[in-house]
Amino acid sequence: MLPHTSREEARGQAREHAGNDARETSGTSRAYAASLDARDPLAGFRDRFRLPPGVVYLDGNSLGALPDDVPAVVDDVVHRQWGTDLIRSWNTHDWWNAPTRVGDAIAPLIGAAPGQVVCGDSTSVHLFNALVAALRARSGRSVLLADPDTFPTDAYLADSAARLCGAEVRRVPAAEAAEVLRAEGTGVAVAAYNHVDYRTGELRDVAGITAAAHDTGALVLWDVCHTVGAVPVDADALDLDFVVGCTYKYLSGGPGSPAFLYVARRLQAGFDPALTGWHGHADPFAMEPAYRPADGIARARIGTPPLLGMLALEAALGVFGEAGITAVRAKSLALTDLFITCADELGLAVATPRPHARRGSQVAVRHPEAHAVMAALVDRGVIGDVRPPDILRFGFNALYVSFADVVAAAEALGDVLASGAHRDPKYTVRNTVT
Ligand SMILES: Cc1ncc(COP(=O)(O)O)c(C=O)c1O
Ligand SMILES: Nc1c(O)cccc1C(=O)C[C@H](N)C(=O)O
Repeated sequence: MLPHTSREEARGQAREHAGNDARETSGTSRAYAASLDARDPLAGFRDRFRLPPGVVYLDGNSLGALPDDVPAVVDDVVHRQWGTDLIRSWNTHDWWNAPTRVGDAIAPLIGAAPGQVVCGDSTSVHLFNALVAALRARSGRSVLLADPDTFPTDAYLADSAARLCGAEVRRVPAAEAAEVLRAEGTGVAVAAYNHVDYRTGELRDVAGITAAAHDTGALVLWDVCHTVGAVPVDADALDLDFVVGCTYKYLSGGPGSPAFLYVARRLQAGFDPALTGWHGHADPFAMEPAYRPADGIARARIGTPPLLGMLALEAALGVFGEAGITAVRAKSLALTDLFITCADELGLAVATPRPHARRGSQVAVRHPEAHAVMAALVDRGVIGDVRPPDILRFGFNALYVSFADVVAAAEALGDVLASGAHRDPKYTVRNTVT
């Protein structure tokens, strides 16, 4: 099919090709989407989020939509807990234990038993801390195996952690990591990979890479920013060592909401991170002159946590716990299947792998004028984003994206491309940061 055919033209071609009326069987009609929505067991969760009318929101993989439970909690935290109860809230509202309490609320979403997840700080900070802890835990080894396609902050921090610890970063694509780990023998200290490629949406083989690393005695660190809340992460079952993730994407914790770190229980006693802040001390209010680590996951705490964000996140998590990750994953795959079918009909180059086992919860489409196309789409109320050099990203949060949204987004994309609306000069000048 030609690259920029309109959606109706593309459908016509598909019908001719199939030799029948494919409108229903092609499964991309509005009626078909409505029938899927009518049968969707998660459909009721959409009302638990506040989305502006007329918007199809496909950027929840960057900033999740606002859960309905959050504003009242934030109001209470600001006016009562902070405004009235003041410093007493560290005790009366148990602010002090929020990092481990919220960590335990995140734990089931990554397949972790309680006592192994701490919340607070950013993904970047936890990544750095855990990478240094991993390199120190394998100090006889000198290689930090890293993902060449990783999100930039992971790459920058891997370089810095390696420099600090006298290690060398070796960048090996995820598809080759298991083989390289086996070939390297005992050289690798830690393998640090993203669960999903943030550009293409490719899902990595966590079990295979982790097993290969463990066979040689290396540790693993998985960045699950693009999967937590959308794809199951089996931290305990797969024997993962460290897991970091953010909470402002699929978990809808809010802009800048704190990240989390999982440290497997068996590694906690030896956890020796770069940043040994006073909240991770065994007895913080003894104000001792020297650092003495707390027991358990509390030693992964650093400094004063961002409580407004953390308590907003805590309120947001309820809805994810109720829905259950298995149902979320099933719907997410159905949504991305449908969008891929639509993109195929439009003749677009889909960069996201098609097998379910290799796909996260986003669909990436390549287009040479990606930025302008997305700007025109956003003006039509369909919000996704772009990543260089040519990727249009569409993220699907199963709790608030409907099948009707998928078809509406594809129709808008088809209209933009067929009309050439993206060539309007107002779209060709790049003036946004995200
Ligand atoms: C895979 C990945 N890691 C890390 C980050 C960001 O980390 P931070 O929240 O510290 O900016 C992102 C997104 O911003 C990401 O997609
Ligand atoms: N973390 C972000 C930010 O601080 C500003 C704007 C966007 C983001 C994102 O989350 C980007 C996202 N991680 C990505 O995959 O590109």
